[in-house]
Amino acid sequence: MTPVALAEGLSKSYGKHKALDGLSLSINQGEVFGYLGPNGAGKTTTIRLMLDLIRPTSGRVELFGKAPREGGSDVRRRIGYLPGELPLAGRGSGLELLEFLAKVRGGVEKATITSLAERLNVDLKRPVHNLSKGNKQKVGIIQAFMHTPDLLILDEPTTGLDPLVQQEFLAMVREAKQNGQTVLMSSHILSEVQHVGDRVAIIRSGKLISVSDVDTLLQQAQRRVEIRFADPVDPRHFSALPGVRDVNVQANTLSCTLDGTADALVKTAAQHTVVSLVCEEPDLEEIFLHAYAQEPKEEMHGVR
Ligand SMILES: Nc1ncnc2c1ncn2[C@@H]1O[C@H](COP(=O)(O)OP(=O)(O)OP(=O)(O)O)[C@@H](O)[C@H]1O
Repeated sequence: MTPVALAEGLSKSYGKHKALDGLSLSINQGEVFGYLGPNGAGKTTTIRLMLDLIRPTSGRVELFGKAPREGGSDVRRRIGYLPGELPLAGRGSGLELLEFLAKVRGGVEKATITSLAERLNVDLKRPVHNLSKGNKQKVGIIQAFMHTPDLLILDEPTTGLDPLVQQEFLAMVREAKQNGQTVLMSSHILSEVQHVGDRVAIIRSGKLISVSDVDTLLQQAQRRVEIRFADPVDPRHFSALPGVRDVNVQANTLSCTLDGTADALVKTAAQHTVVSLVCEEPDLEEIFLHAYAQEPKEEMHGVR
């Protein structure tokens, strides 16, 4: 199947500085693709190149199987774009702005706009230049989603949103996915991508470090396990198991670190009477902080 978005050997230099260096990736229809990296890694540069807002130094981009120039306004209408910095300066109200943009995109029901505004809790009667940063961001999210685009490109979408609104936004991303829409979402907040993303790419200093399946990453992750038995157990039976480390037995409770699947551990535990079992959910944050731990300190700024 033709990827919805494709980059091949994509590079962008500003003078001697390589903002993006030979990026190749493809995003498939219906997936939520998280694009992660610390500040200055090249996320916005990638997005602007994909949208043909800036030109590459080398390499190429395709959206829906076409070079941006070939696609023209047909392709632009199939995209919902939330820029990292949204310039909302006009005297008009949020609703006026959104109705104008709706016309440009071929028409959107007013009820769709107002229902998105209710979900995100933003007053569209107020002039946009008076809105707080968070409320401007909400208007930006509405304009990206309102025409049900085939591809949503969202640059740091949760910036400035309070936690409740962030949850609502993530629900909107999940619904878009269920609807068959494709989402490319940049972030330096790992946990939000973990909850909605299918795959995640990590970029650092303009270079792609990895592209991974979120589920696979989580399966490979380490997690702490605590099992309480009805009777004492021999720690040696557990420390020899594959993927099991740091076994500690206190009274009838065994705790350990588990790498990978829990199968061998669960089967061995099941030979005893298990009173309770707690297995901590790993998160991507831990995995990535582990990966970043190998890097010089300044590379870690902005990763949380
Ligand atoms: N117009 C420009 N002129 C010169 N350098 C630029 C320009 N735009 C971006 N850069 C540089 O390119 C690098 C990548 O920037 P980019 O904005 O793509 O990073 P980012 O990953 O989006 O970071 P952030 O999370 O801070 O938005 C940075 O070092 C930045 O300073």
